[in-house]
Amino acid sequence: MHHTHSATSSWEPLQRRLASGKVGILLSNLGTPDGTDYRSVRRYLAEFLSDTRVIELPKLVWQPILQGVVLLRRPAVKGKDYARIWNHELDESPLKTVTRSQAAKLHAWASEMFGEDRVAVDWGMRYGNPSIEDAVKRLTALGCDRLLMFPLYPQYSATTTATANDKLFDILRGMRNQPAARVVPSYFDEPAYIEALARSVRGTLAGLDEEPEVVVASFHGIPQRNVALGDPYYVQCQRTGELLRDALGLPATRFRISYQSRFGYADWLQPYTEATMRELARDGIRRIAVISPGFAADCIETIDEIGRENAHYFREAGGEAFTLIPCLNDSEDGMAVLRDRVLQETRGWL
Ligand SMILES: C=CC1=C(C)c2cc3[nH]c(cc4nc(cc5[nH]c(cc1n2)c(C)c5CCC(=O)O)C(CCC(=O)O)=C4C)c(C)c3C=C
Ligand SMILES: [Fe+2]
Ligand SMILES: [Fe+2]
Repeated sequence: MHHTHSATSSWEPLQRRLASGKVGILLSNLGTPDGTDYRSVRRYLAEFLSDTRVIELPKLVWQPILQGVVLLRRPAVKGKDYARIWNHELDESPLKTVTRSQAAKLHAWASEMFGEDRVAVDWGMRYGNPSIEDAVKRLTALGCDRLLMFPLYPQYSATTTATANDKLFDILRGMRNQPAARVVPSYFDEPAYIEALARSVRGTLAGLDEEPEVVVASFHGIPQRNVALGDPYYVQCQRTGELLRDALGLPATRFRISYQSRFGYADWLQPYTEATMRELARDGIRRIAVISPGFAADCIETIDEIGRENAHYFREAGGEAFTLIPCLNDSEDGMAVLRDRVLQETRGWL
């Protein structure tokens, strides 16, 4: 039999690949170093802090500072902190372990719910590994022609949510046959999220001998300037805090909102968590519990910065009992929040 060596006939196998309608769900979090050694942490910080969505200074001003003082000292200091929280069993940072498990559990549920052939789930980090790009490649290779990008940040910030979405669309820019794409919006006031947080607080407090006098909700800070320029992050954090306080039925005197992880010398969102710890203790508060509603997964900022550093500030100023409330992570309540978002945002697709 003779082959017709025309271009169109060799296209046939390609042309037969019609739209599948298979949906790929892509969970994305911030990212974390591959190891606790100087070079690994340096590589991670260099990528993260070179992102102009994160540090909004002209390159010519910021890069010399970053390549100089910041990347000279910080990788060693932070490497020690990462070593304290490291998952030695899997030799990786907890943020990876939790995100992988969230993806696996979501996959099990989605396959059951919609059918194995209709949906795939993967995960990718904005900085470092595994990358968003590899996740997109795997999902499209599986036949997904629709992508649901799910940045795991309950409160929107350009420094986190927008840069994750930028990365996705940069990757799509390089593809001839792009999947259709949707992005999960921030979910700072979603009832399922607020209820999950409230249950998590109640659950932790139920296991304590004495109830804390004050519950503190600590969010990751951003520069005040970003808010002045239009970032909705602050109002979304404040709203989450108020809704959580209402859900817990706590009076204003027993609930505080604060902002952690200040980086650099500019004014960041206030009150600072560190100052709040000292102030509460000085005011005679002896027992507190701290929750970090802005983190979908425990990481260096919650386990080490809140659970160790800020616990120390509280005790140093006279506090006695400090309770760290874990993030929602891959808990049943945490997964209920993710499932609720996926159900809502895949409407018309699944
Ligand atoms: C949850 C929301 C987050 C916002 C908003 C955010 C803004 C922001 N962060 C930095 C600088 C650093 N953040 C670091 C770690 C880190 N940050 C978030 C989340 C938000 N950041 C997470 C989940 C993590 C943990 C990563 C992990 O590996 O566990 C770090 C690295 C650690 C360190 O060196 O302190 C830096 C640096 C800025 C500048 C910023 C807004 C402008
Ligand atoms: Fe951060
Ligand atoms: Fe920090």
